[in-house]
This record gives sequence, C-alpha cells and structure tokens, in this order.
Amino acid sequence: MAEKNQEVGGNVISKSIKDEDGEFVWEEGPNSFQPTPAIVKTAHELGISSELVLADGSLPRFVYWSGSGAGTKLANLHALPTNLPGDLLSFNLLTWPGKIRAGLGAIGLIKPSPQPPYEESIREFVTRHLGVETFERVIDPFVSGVYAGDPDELAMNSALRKIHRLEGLGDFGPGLVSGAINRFKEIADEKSLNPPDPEWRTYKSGELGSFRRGLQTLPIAVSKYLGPSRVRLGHALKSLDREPGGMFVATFDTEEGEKVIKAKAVALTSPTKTTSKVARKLVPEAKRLEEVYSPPVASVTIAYPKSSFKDLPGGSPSSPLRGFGHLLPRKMGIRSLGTIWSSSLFPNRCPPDYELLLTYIGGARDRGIADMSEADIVDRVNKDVRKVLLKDNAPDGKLLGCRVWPVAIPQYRRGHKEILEELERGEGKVEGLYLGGNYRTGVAFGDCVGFGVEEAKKIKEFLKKEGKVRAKQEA
Ligand SMILES: Cc1cc2nc3c(=O)[nH]c(=O)nc-3n(C[C@H](O)[C@H](O)[C@H](O)COP(=O)(O)OP(=O)(O)OC[C@H]3O[C@@H](n4cnc5c(N)ncnc54)[C@H](O)[C@@H]3O)c2cc1C
Ligand SMILES: C=Cc1c2[nH]c(c1C)Cc1[nH]c(c(CCC(=O)O)c1C)Cc1[nH]c(c(C)c1CCC(=O)O)Cc1[nH]c(c(C)c1C=C)C2
Repeated sequence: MAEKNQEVGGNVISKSIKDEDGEFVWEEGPNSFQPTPAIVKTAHELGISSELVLADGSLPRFVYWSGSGAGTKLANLHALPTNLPGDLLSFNLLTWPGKIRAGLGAIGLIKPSPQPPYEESIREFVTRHLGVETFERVIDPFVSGVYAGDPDELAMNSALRKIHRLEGLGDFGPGLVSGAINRFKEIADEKSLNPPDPEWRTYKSGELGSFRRGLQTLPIAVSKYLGPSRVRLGHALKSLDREPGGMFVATFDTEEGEKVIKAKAVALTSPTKTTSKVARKLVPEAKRLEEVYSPPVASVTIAYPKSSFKDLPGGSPSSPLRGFGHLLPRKMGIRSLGTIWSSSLFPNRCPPDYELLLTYIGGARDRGIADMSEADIVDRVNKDVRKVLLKDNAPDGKLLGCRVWPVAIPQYRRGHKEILEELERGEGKVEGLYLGGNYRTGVAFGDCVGFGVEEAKKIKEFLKKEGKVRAKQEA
C-alpha cells in the first residue's frame, strides 16, 4: 500500500489531547458511519470489534427553523421523524398544507408530474413528488448534511440513487411509499440470503458507528495488519505505466527521491484529480474525472461548558444535549451547514463538565470558505453555534481543531453517471487495474469500505488466475 501523506486514513482523521480539564477526542473529517456487514466483518477480522461504539439510533437529527409557519419548538430545533408514521403527529417543521402535500405526494394521491427528459436535480425531483416546503425545510438541509452540496446541481439519479429508484419500483401507484414497500421486501430478502456471522458485532437499524478512539482506528488497524514493510507512507504516485510483459510500473515522489514499484495488479483509490492525471495513460476515459467537482468544507471542533447551553429539546442541566446534531437550511441565512453534537453521540469524547461540538461550514454553495483565514472561520462558527445552542452570556468555548478540506466531497452532479460508465468501460480494457474512491463508490464511509472489501475479492481472484497462467507458461 502506498500513501502520499505521512499517516494512513485519508480524510479520516481522529485527534485527541489531554489538558488540565481532562481528555478530548474528536474527528476532523467524517464523524460516524451507518454500520454495514462489511464494516463489522472487517472490524472483526482486524480484532477491533471491542473498540466499536454504537450511538442510539433514536437520537434525533434536528433542523433549525425559525418563523414562517413552523410550529414552535425549544430553541427552534425540530426533530426529523425517526419512527414513521408515529412521529408525524408531533412533527411540526412543516405546516399542515406542507404535510398534506408531502403525504399525498408520497402515497401517490397527488400524481407527480412526469420525469423531465433530462437528468433531474434533487430539487426538481423532490419538489415534483413532495412539494416545495418539504424540499426547503427537510431535503435542502439533508443535502448539506451528506454532500455539503447544491441540490440544484446534484443529479437525483446519482446523488440519491436509492431514493430515485423508488419512483419506478412500486406495484400499486406512482408514489415513493409504494416503491419503498417493495424496497423493504428486497432488503429483507438480501438479508436472509446473506445472514451476518454470529461472531460479528451486532447492530440495530438506525444506529451510528464509530470507534472508542475515533474512526481512524480502522485504517490504522488495517496498516498494522499489513505491517510496516507493506505500507509505504510519504509516497506520492506520479505516473502509472505498464510493461509489455504485463507488470504495472508505478513511479512515486518520496522524500528520498523518485521510487519505482512494479506490481501485477493496482488498485487506485486516490481522489479524482490524481486519478484523472495518473490513470489516463492506461485508461484515457479517466481524463473525464477532471469534471467532477469537490467543494471546500471546513470542520471546526469546539468544547463548551455544559452550563453554557440553552434549554434544548430532550436536554437537562446535567446533560443539555440529546441528539445527533442540527442542520441549518440555507433559507435560515446562517453560514454554517450544521453541527454534530459529538459528545451526545459517543461516550467519553470530553470531560463530564463539557459538551463537544463539530461544525461543518462551506460546501458547494459557499465556496468562499476556502479563502478565509482559520481565525475568521472559527469566529463565524462560534457565532453560529451561539445563535442556536448557547445562552447569551456563555463564555467562549475551548477550540480544539479547525481543518479546511479544500477538496472535500465529490459532487454527483448531472453527467456523473455517464462519466462513471465511460470510466468503467475503459477500466474493463486494462486487466489488473482497479479504480475506486468516493467519486465512484458512494460518498459514505460505509460505501467506501464495502466497495474496498468487494474489490479485494476480485483482485485476489485475478492474482490467483494470473499466478496459474504464469506457472503454466514457465512449465
Ligand atoms: C469533512 C467531511 C465530513 C464527512 N463526514 C462523513 C460522515 O460523517 N459519514 C460518512 O459516512 N462519510 C463522511 N464523509 C465522507 C467520507 O469520509 C469519504 O467519502 C471517504 O472517507 C473517502 O474515502 P476515500 O478513500 O475515497 O478518499 P480519501 O479519504 O480522500 O483518500 C484518498 C487518499 O489518496 C491519497 N492520495 C492522493 N493523491 C495521492 C497520490 N498522488 N499518491 C498517493 N496517494 C495519494 C490521499 O492522501 C488520501 O489518503 C465526510 C467527508 C468529509 C471531507
Ligand atoms: C453539514 C455537513 C456535513 C455533515 N456530515 C457530512 C456533511 C457534508 C457528510 C456526511 N454525513 C453523512 C454521510 C453519509 C451518508 C450515508 O449515505 O450514509 C456523509 C457523507 C451521514 C448523515 N449525516 C446526517 C444525515 C441525515 C446523514 C444520513 C444518514 C443518517 O441519517 O445517519 C445529518 C448531519 N450531517 C451533519 C450534521 C451537522 C447533521 C445533523 C443532523 C454534518
């Protein structure tokens, strides 16, 4: 394995410090994952199952919405429904007309207008099915909370493809609910065909995962398993060729100068910019990866004393935060995208007198974040957190980390599907080359792990076949 940086994990970076107040553990990239069989299996095989921590799936995801028709809620925080349809009665982020429009659209009693003859954006699809209000108050913040994206640019069939599929999946009507019922049946069938191994850590649907010392535990465990001789840090791939005999020739820039490594198979999981440059000699279609845009996002972690918090839904003075976090719809005019309530999600992330918050700011609709100084970003985040969660007289919090990701999350925009289809055709012509990475696998941490596990099986098969062919040739 070769990696440009001096540590493994890519954008999965977990940090900790101990100071006079106690210990703080935080994330500078992703904060959690939805558990999948591939993650719990990998954790089991690496011997880190006991490090897995699972957050209660019922912790609410809040949306901040003040004024214009929403019912009142403590601190203007509205919990998104987790139990359908039960939670819908108390769900007052939407007005009654908004709820009725969404409900009738979802069950197909308001027939959605036909799909347009071009790739639809998320805004177009959702508005067609569920109405404008659901888009602005629920889906707009959701898109921030997954892609830091622009719902006018993201293509529904690529960015939210599982939901997009529901449109054609239903047996009894055009609504998404009809499709969802069939999808639930498919999921149940898939589960019964591939039951989890009883030795793997079990999890319930809706729970969120991490590791006791943060997400980076997983890539660190992989690199320990491989051992130092097979993990080459500080190796920046600059070109990839192939010898006439079939061996790949990878050339790296390192601190000690240029190094060349030869291999029978190569899995290239670098971000689009690098893959586009390095792979295009062997796969000309990789040039199109230049078109994939990844906006800047900054992550800011600040700890505040528990006494600083307002009265919040589900909170108490000894435990003011109870939830996953809150998202900020663009209509609210608050610059930050949302805040993860890290210490409410996972245990021991900070000393008992504190709460730990991770705020993301920037994204496709706020590209200017890349040009701001860290001090200005932190100042903005502090003001935004104060507005939603803190008492007016709360003292400044303890800043733990601010990291600007200039190229954060690939946007699955219109045309993305076609770029990937071309890439797949090109890749298919170069035996032994495997292209991965979050521009292709899905952006979720779990998607990346799942794709990696499946690709590893293919590579193993390829090397086995290759070994047999060579042995035959040599005999
Ligand atoms: C701020 C942020 C928050 C997120 N939050 C979540 C979340 O809460 N939950 C979730 O599921 N997902 C989240 N994600 C998404 C998820 O973390 C990523 O999609 C996933 O981790 C990407 O993995 P990757 O291996 O494809 O890419 P990366 O992690 O970017 O890895 C690519 C690697 O390639 C290396 N590299 C680059 N160029 C070269 C070269 N020339 N030679 C050698 N190596 C090179 C890089 O150094 C890097 O290590 C978040 C992402 C970001 C940025
Ligand atoms: C506000 C910015 C961001 C926050 N998280 C991310 C960004 C850009 C990145 C991200 N978050 C999730 C995923 C994985 C998606 C998946 O398919 O599993 C990614 C790439 C998970 C996620 N986060 C939120 C939701 C609703 C989801 C989907 C799955 C789930 O419900 O768990 C909500 C959320 N994200 C952020 C905040 C502040 C937030 C608040 C409720 C931050």
